[in-house]
Formats: sequence, C-alpha cells, structure tokens
Amino acid sequence: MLLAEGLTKRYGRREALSGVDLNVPAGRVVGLVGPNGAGKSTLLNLACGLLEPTSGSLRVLGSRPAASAAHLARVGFVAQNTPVYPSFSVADHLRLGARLNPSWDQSLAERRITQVGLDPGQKAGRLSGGQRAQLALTIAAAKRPELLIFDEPAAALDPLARQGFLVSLLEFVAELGASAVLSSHLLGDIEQACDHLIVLCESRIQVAGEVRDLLAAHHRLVAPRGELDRLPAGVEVIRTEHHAQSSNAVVRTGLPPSEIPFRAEPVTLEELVLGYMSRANAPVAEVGAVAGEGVR
Ligand SMILES: Nc1ncnc2c1ncn2[C@@H]1O[C@H](COP(=O)(O)OP(=O)(O)OP(=O)(O)O)[C@@H](O)[C@H]1O
Repeated sequence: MLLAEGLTKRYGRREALSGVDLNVPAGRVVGLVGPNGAGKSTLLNLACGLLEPTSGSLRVLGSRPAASAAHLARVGFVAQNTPVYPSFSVADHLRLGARLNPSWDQSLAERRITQVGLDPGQKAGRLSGGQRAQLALTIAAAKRPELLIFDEPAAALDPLARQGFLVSLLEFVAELGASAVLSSHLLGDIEQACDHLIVLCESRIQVAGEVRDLLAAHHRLVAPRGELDRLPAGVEVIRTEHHAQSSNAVVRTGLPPSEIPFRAEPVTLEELVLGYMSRANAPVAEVGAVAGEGVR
C-alpha cells in the first residue's frame, strides 16, 4: 500500500523527512505517531500528492501519488482540522462530492449522515468540531477509496466525539475493505484502531511494523541497578530509567524471555512509543548503545 525508498523532503534548508524507507502492506490500519514537527503531515501530504519529494521515491497503491484522476479517486484524504466549506450546507457538500468523484456512493453518504445525526440543511460553518469531522470522514469515504488517509482528524474532539469518530472510521474501513493511515498524538486511539504502527521522530522512522509483532518483540526489564550490563548479545536497549535500587529498561529482542537474566514483562504500546521517542531525543553519543546505563 505504501512503499517509500530514501524518501526525503526539504523545505528550504529544513529537512522534514530524511531518507525514509517504508513498506506497509495493503489492508492495514496504520497509526503514524511522533512529536510535533516530526514530519507526519509532510509524509501524509506526499502520500496524497499535495507535495513532491525532494529526492527518493514514494508509491501509494502501486503508483506515484496522484498520478492520474483514476488514482486520485482511489485515495480519500481528511486533512488536519477537517476543513469544510463554511457557507455550504451538509447536503451541498454531498452534491459537490458527487460532482467531483466518479465513484461517489450517494446512498452510503446519505445513510452515514443520517446515522451520525447531521442535518442536511445545516451550514457546515455552524457544525461542531465532532460533526465537522464526521462530515469530512463521510465525504472521504463516499468516494469508496481503497485507502483513507487522516491527518490528526480527532485531535480537537472531546472523548465521546472522538470515540464516535473512531468507530465510524473503522466501520468505513470494514465496509469499503479499505486500508487507512491515521496520524495522531493520542496513543489510546492508535491502540484502539490500528494494527500497524509507524513511529516517526526527527524526520526519520524510528520503528515500524505490525503492532502485534512489535509488542511481542519488546519487553520491560526490571534489573538491580547497575546490572543491565549483563544483558546478552541480541538485546537492544531502547530506553532505560534508573531508580535508587533498580533499573527499568524497554528492550527489543528476538530471544525468548528465559534467556534474559532479568524479569521480563510485556510492554504497553505507550511504553514502546515513548521509548523510541526518548531515544530519538537522546544525545547522539548515547543513541545506538546496546546495554547499560548510557541510554536514558
Ligand atoms: N510549508 C513549510 N515550510 C517550511 N517548513 C515546513 C513547512 N511545513 C512543515 N515544515 C517543517 O517541517 C517539519 C515537519 O513538519 P510537519 O508538519 O510534517 O510535522 P508534524 O509531525 O506533522 O507536526 P505536528 O504534529 O505538529 O502536526 C517541521 O520542522 C516544520 O516546521
């Protein structure tokens, strides 16, 4: 679904993406996470063809992004803050969608608008944030795309509206048999909705893969302080935290827990993501250390 090789995007001298390699298979709901300024919107805008790479390549559903009108119809995009036309009514948005999209599914659009309780006569500028997000999602989905891309669509919504939005998103993905990419700072949302994870920090991919595989390959270790040096080869330390008597570490390894000389517990998705974000922020000399107290 997404294949990037050496993908680089510069804005002037600022490198927003640096040599990104990615291979995400079709049929996934992908969570894209990373701190502010990491390059998430840049990656999503490249995937929609709104930006051109400076170098490297990106293929979306097997083609260059926005390669043709037919390819554009295969991708639905909901931009940050779910923009709509304020003076157009909900029904006007559906009419516009029908005019602009050859594969438009009016009955799907009308059914969803009714289901989420939107008034077709209401001006979009008077909708709440949650209602606007539902409208934008409906328009993107009524194109019947193979891939839905969302840039922080639910960031401004209250927990109940966010939940409603996520449920709608997953229902669309199931109904359309589509893939989806969703950028978010809300790790709970990612955990709930996504089966594939990309952590992007400092313009680079820190880790990417199936959530299930990533959780299986990472552990939280609890060791007496100063003893993490005894970790065997093949255990990569992602993050350590030192207390008076003990050290905790998030590690990545293919070794069975029985071969690790400390108590190994499962990690949560949040611990995993925070581990990689902290490592990306660590001073250069400490990044890449394999074990011990050098990595924080
Ligand atoms: N049009 C632009 N011109 C110059 N620099 C830009 C432009 N757009 C983004 N940048 C810079 O590129 C970097 C990546 O920005 P981007 O918006 O992709 O990050 P992000 O991960 O989506 O951030 P956020 O979570 O805050 O939305 C940032 O340093 C940003 O300042």
